Amino acid sequence: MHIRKPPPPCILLNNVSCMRNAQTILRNINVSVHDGSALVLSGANGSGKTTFLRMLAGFSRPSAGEILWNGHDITSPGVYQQYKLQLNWLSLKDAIKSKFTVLENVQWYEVLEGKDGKASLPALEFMGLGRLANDKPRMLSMGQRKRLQLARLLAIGRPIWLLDEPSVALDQEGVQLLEYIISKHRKEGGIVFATTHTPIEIEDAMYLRLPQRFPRRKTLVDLLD
Ligand SMILES: Nc1ncnc2c1ncn2[C@@H]1O[C@H](COP(=O)(O)OP(=O)(O)OP(=O)(O)O)[C@@H](O)[C@H]1O
Repeated sequence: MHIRKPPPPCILLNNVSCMRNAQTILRNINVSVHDGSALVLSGANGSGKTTFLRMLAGFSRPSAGEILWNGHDITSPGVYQQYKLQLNWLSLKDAIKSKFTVLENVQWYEVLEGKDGKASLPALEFMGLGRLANDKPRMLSMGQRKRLQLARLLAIGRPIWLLDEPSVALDQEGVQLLEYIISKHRKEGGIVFATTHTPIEIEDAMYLRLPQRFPRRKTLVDLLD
């Protein structure tokens, strides 16, 4: 009888540690993520959530262990050239260009992707920014800027989303839209890594809470208790 092997995880972190500035920020992380999965990272300020995403993006190298994408080490140059084309990174720095209109700020990325730019307006409309498409981004509120970043995710359409605090500044409807697009992306086989301090509803997600790095000192909050 032929027994089918389960597929290897798309992304595997094998005993990964990461140092920054001569300090170990992440220690012995083991995670395996298959197509269609989500991993939600939580933890105190400074616990290493952004560092985790930076490592997945290839901006920081593991100081020990390995990160495998479909079985290949992402730090090997030939692999990284392919791997980075799978990634869509949403960070707190929104990379919105003030000289471009709202629409151009999405289209620019879509065209860089080799696409015709036609997905940008529908993506903005979906995120509730259609009527602001021809305005300059200085007209946008913080939450609207975050919606613009999410419209980029939709228009570019890469499979692995690295989302650093995607719900920050979003109103309730914005969070629902975020949850919806994450769910849709996963149904299409995409992978989502998201850091958060606030609950986001992601069905069947894996959760990883990073430990506090230093013994916690008393803060004003403790003194008020
Ligand atoms: N550019 C840097 N160089 C060296 N160390 C850094 C750098 N940026 C951050 N760190 C350190 O790395 C540690 C983890 O930071 P990181 O930004 O990953 O935490 P985080 O969990 O995302 O925090 P937050 O919840 O505040 O966003 C912190 O102790 C921080 O001081």
